Amino acid sequence: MEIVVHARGLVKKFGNRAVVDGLDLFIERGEVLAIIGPNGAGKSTTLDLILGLKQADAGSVTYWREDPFHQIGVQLQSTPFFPGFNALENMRMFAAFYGLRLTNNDILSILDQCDLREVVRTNADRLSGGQQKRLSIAMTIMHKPQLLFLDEPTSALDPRARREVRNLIQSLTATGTSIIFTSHDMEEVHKLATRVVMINAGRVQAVGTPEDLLTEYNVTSLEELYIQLTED
Ligand SMILES: Nc1ncnc2c1ncn2[C@@H]1O[C@H](COP(=O)(O)OP(=O)(O)OP(=O)(O)O)[C@@H](O)[C@H]1O
Repeated sequence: MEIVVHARGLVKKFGNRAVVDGLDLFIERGEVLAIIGPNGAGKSTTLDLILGLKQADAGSVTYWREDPFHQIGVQLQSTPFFPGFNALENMRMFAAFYGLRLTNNDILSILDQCDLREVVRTNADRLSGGQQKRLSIAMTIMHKPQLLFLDEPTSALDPRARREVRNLIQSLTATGTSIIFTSHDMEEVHKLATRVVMINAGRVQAVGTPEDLLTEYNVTSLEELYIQLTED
């Protein structure tokens, strides 16, 4: 299997405190890797280090190719829409930023894939929470990335919207996209992830497929595992 990203010995300190503390992590092509762990464990900082948005104090990150960034899509927690513009216009502006030559039909088919066809003319800031998440994912897949980073893609969504985003993620993996996502919803992690990395206090505390983790820790759910591993 081809390794798409390999982070080795990452360290990030804020003042004297290492919030990422010698962390190793990799993702293979086609995997859906879930990063889980308590609030403040260092998950977002780890993603930032991997993406080069923050500079590591130690360690290295290698990608499957030398210039990976045209092949990467990133959805961070806040959604950067242009207020006052509809979904289609937002997509067009993002396409221009990426330097992509997409026709209206290309963009409409991506919006279709994200189940947003009905709301293409609706102002982005009037879309429901689930539609906004799907629009932000639509923006990250416009350039057909091989690797996607999704930071809590289903947080604060109702069950139906959550399921829609989950279906979208599953349809992307069916096309071979590798996905790294963070989530606090253990049931969802179990449904989506092919492999799970549990981070606690800036270190990897457990790693494996959901089934392997349940067996290894003798638990019946990832939630139980999470509670067990985060007990004082
Ligand atoms: N710029 C910064 N300066 C100082 N401390 C920071 C900075 N950014 C993050 N931290 C601290 O680093 C720790 C890890 O934060 P991080 O956002 O990576 O956690 P997380 O695991 O993503 O949490 P959550 O689940 O709440 O999103 C936290 O204690 C946070 O307060």
